[in-house]
Amino acid sequence: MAERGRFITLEGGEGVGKSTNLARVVEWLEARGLEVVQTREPGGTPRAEAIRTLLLDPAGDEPLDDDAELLLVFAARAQHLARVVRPALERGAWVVCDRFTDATFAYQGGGRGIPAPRIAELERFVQQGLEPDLTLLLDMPVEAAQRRVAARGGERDRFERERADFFTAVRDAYLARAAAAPRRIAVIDASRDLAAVGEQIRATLAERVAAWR
Ligand SMILES: Nc1ncnc2c1ncn2[C@@H]1O[C@H](COP(=O)(O)OP(=O)(O)OP(=O)(O)O)[C@@H](O)[C@H]1O
Ligand SMILES: Cc1cn([C@H]2C[C@H](O)[C@@H](COP(=O)(O)O)O2)c(=O)[nH]c1=O
Repeated sequence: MAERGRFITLEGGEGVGKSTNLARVVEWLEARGLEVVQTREPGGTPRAEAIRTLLLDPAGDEPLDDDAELLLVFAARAQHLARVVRPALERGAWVVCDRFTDATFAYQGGGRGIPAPRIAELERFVQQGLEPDLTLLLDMPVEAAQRRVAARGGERDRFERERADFFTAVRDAYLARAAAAPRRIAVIDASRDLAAVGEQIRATLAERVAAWR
């Protein structure tokens, strides 16, 4: 039987550079001969992507209830885990995912104010003990990240339209999780230029991957 693959996630607020750096993480792993599955949450399968559309769509005059939002996030996650993440890990592939459950604790927990024990209950039910082997938390001040989002352009989704204090609460929740799980969550200073951020990510990967072998 193949050795189980590793599960790496990228986390952080809006515009911190997750998508930009995810591609580099994938390249780094593939250059070492690993099979890598690149995916994202919410999403990663057609049905989970349909839930993503529902979550991100700013249109409509019916506000989305916070508990409904939380359950949709976990419904998409259950589908993604069953169809993509678990099968990949079981065949020995490495999974690199743009956001996972730390985002739920940060956005629905920190941002919306849903109590962490309620989120943890769903986490246990849906994940059955599965958690990332390594999480790269890209961290930078909210105002600077917002400037990057503005410079990137395009229409803002339902989350990107939130106010600055929402994103401050999201950032604080992410940092609290990193402080509570320093062996799993590596904080990357995302405020620096791309080369410096890339270098810190590469060094972190090299150190962690060596420790797993
Ligand atoms: N270190 C950096 N320095 C300057 N600009 C950057 C840096 N990293 C990313 N960017 C730019 O900032 C913008 C946001 O980056 P990116 O889309 O990768 O962030 P993200 O975290 O995936 O955002 P979102 O959460 O909104 O999807 C992009 O235009 C990207 O080119
Ligand atoms: C996994 C997850 C995501 N979200 C939010 C966070 C973002 O605003 C969007 C996803 O879009 P992006 O392109 O990755 O920025 O969804 C959330 O609120 N809760 C979650 O668990």
